[in-house]
Formats: sequence, C-alpha cells, structure tokens
Amino acid sequence: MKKHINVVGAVVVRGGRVLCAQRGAGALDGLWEFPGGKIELDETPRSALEREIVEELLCRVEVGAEVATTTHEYDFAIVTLTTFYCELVEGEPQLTEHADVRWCTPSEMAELPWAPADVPAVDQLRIDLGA
Ligand SMILES: Nc1nc2c([nH]c(=O)n2[C@H]2C[C@H](O)[C@@H](COP(=O)(O)OP(=O)(O)OP(=O)(O)O)O2)c(=O)[nH]1
Repeated sequence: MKKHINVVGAVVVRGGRVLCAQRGAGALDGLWEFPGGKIELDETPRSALEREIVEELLCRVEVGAEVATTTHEYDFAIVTLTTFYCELVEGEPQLTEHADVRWCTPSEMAELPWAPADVPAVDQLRIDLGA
C-alpha cells in the first residue's frame, strides 16, 4: 500500500505577491510549491509549518488562516497538503534547499508549473487575492 503523508505549505503574502518556491533535485524536480514539509508525530500543522520555515528559509512566520486542503496521489505516495496564509515576522526568506524562490502576483503564479497537489490552492489564491 502507498504511504500517506501529511504536508503543510506556507502562503506568505506581501504587497499582493506570494512567495513561490521551486523544488530542487529529487521527487517533483523543478516543480513549484509552497515552502513547508511533512508534519512530524508530535506537531500540529501550524507548529510544523513554523519549524519548516525556520529550517528552509531561515526566517520566521506567524501562521494564519487555512487556504486549502487537498489530497493527491503521486506514484511515490499519497500526499495531503494543507496550506496556510503566513505573515513574515522576522528576517527575509533565504534560498537554502530550493532551486529558486520568487514573489509572484496571482496571475504570474498561474503561469508556473506547480506540483499537482498545489493546484487547488493556487486557484483559491487567485480568487482571494484577485487575478
Ligand atoms: N513542502 C511542500 N511539499 C509539497 C507541496 N506540494 C506537494 O505535492 N508536496 C510534496 C512533495 C514531497 O513529496 C512532500 C513534502 O515533503 P518534503 O518537503 O519533506 O519533501 P522532500 O522530498 O524534500 O522530503 P524528504 O522525503 O527528502 O525528507 O509533499 C508543497 O506545496 N510544499
């Protein structure tokens, strides 16, 4: 049976733009995603996201309302992705494990090749933030 993993992603918005990250080598190589990662056993979704952002982007966010929850079956696993609006509260995002990070308008976001699990969240953001 395929493993099921619970993942959280940060939708960091500033001045109408959203922080988008491109995956490096490995699964879903080169596709775009929201920074974040797997929820560990002792964590809530929000505490996992705070930790992941410190580890990946070397800055701190405050986690707000949920954007979307979706489940997608990949060939390697079934992923349930929950995205949350986040506010940057300390530092600037730094590129560490991603191939690229960009601040995109909702219409620029729609042009990027996203990891399939992220597409409903990207659509929701275009509604919330305006295309
Ligand atoms: N962080 C993140 N992961 C996503 C998104 N969309 C999506 O399908 N995923 C998938 C990719 C990974 O299989 C999984 C997240 O785990 P991760 O970020 O720890 O991924 P990874 O491949 O670097 O992890 P690892 O197994 O090497 O530890 O969820 C997203 O928007 N953000």
